[in-house]
Amino acid sequence: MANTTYDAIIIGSGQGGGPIATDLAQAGHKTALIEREHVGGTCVNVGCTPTKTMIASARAAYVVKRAADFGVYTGPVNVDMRRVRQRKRDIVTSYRQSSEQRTEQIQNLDLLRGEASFSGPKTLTVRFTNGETRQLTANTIIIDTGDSPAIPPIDGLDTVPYLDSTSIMELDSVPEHLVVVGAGYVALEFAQMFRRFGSQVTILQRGPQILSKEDEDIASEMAKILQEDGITIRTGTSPTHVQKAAENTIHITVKSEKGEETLTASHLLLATGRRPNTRHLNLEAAGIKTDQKGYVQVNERLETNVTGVYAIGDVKGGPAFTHISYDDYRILRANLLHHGSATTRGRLVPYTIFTDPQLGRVGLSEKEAKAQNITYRVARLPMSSVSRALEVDEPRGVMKALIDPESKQILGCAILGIDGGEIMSMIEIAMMGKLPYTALKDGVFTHPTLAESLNSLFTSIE
Ligand SMILES: Cc1cc2nc3c(=O)[nH]c(=O)nc-3n(C[C@H](O)[C@H](O)[C@H](O)COP(=O)(O)OP(=O)(O)OC[C@H]3O[C@@H](n4cnc5c(N)ncnc54)[C@H](O)[C@@H]3O)c2cc1C
Ligand SMILES: NC(=O)c1ccc[n+]([C@@H]2O[C@H](COP(=O)([O-])OP(=O)(O)OC[C@H]3O[C@@H](n4cnc5c(N)ncnc54)[C@H](O)[C@@H]3O)[C@@H](O)[C@H]2O)c1
Repeated sequence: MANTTYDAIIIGSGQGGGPIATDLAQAGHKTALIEREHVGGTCVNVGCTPTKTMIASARAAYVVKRAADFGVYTGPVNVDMRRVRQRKRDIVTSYRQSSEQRTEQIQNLDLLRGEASFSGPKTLTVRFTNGETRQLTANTIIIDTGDSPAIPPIDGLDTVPYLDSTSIMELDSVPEHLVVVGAGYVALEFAQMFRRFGSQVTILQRGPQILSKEDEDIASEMAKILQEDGITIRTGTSPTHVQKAAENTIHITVKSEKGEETLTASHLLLATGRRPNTRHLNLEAAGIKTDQKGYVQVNERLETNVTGVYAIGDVKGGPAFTHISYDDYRILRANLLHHGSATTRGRLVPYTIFTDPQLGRVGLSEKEAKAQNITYRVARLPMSSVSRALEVDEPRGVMKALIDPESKQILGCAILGIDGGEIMSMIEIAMMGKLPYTALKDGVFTHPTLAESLNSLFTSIE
């Protein structure tokens, strides 16, 4: 088998892998980037880009249906899933191609289309898409292989045509009744999207609340919004058995404290989390340690237990967000190319759930503050008190922020409201600058923007 020696090899062209491969190559290192499927990884191909593109179509349907609320009258609203899907495919293809073209033009960088697995601590075997194999060696190896949908152990699952977050975006018609298992990010974004396209939607959540990691008041406000949109939410409910019934019909037996019953669905979406793409990597051959779930273990410098081997993004256990994988890239760039000592320590992990309204979150939740015995005060403002939200008739949701009473700094926030991700980011900037909340309480912001609501949010503490 041919053997090629590189200075650095990156496995996976995700949100961190592509940029670090580019920077290493541009700094003169002979670099290989190995990708078994599409350049750009999950975010571009089956994650953020396609979902947010389809959410935009769903929002268009919602706004048109609500036109009469604004005194505007239209005819019947029809959703053409083939057109929705084509718009999604076009945007994904254009992002993917520009990423591919950029990568192919970089000097010192070989983009190898195949699947990598370790054959020793610093040696990889690549199986190319045409079946050929090649051995590669490098002193620096970076694992950025991401994760994939996890399939829960439900009896009968192998006999029904279930969907995951990738295959649901390829549907060419609107499901009649979509049953969604799980109530996290993927579940809520798709549940609302398909409700707006016209499906009947039922969410099954085994725990007592949707968004189990969030504060109970925020999760129940989100549940209220989704229920207003016509989505059925069944908490404390788990599917135990599924069975194909007539054509396009799936029987789902569920268990709750009320006992067992059978639901009839046309489509079943499994949105129960993800599992790391480490199964094909043969990490044992390199002695690289993983945790019990198979995620690669790293320290705060993103180093594995094998010197010179790093892991970034979702495959190291996340947090599973594009901007975190990208920040992992910044850490490796600083340490590998600029003699830095960057770490993950103390970094803020913001995120936004792109339901409508969005939930933007950063820093401590009230649940976490209580668990860690941290003293805090709460600022709270219903979106129905925000002029801008009322004027555009989007007054659903609530803003909540936690304050340190000593330093007056902001500890965290949950903004469930129109453009919640953007308002959360404004608060995040204040946290980055260690501003006291009073700077936002008394800051002069344009009227009537959403930003000016920060005056009222932080006044509510006093
Ligand atoms: C439906 C959905 C919506 C999402 N929406 C958002 C969002 O709005 N905002 C957000 O921040 N995050 C979102 N995420 C999460 C985000 O997509 C991921 O956190 C991010 O893409 C992780 O990037 P990564 O660098 O870890 O690797 P990935 O982007 O997962 O890339 C890994 C790459 O490695 C390749 N690979 C795997 N194994 C091998 C191998 N053995 N050899 C060669 N190549 C291999 C894969 O083909 C893949 O291309 C979403 C995820 C999903 C599923
Ligand atoms: N907007 C965003 O940033 C965005 C959007 C989508 C996905 N993501 C990322 O992708 C990751 C995966 O999303 P997700 O929604 O699949 O995972 P998640 O961890 O957010 O939610 C998983 C859900 O499945 C339930 N569940 C788990 N196992 C189950 C089982 N065996 N039976 C029944 N229910 C079960 C959990 O209670 C939970 O409600 C997220 O952690 C997030 O980081 C981010």
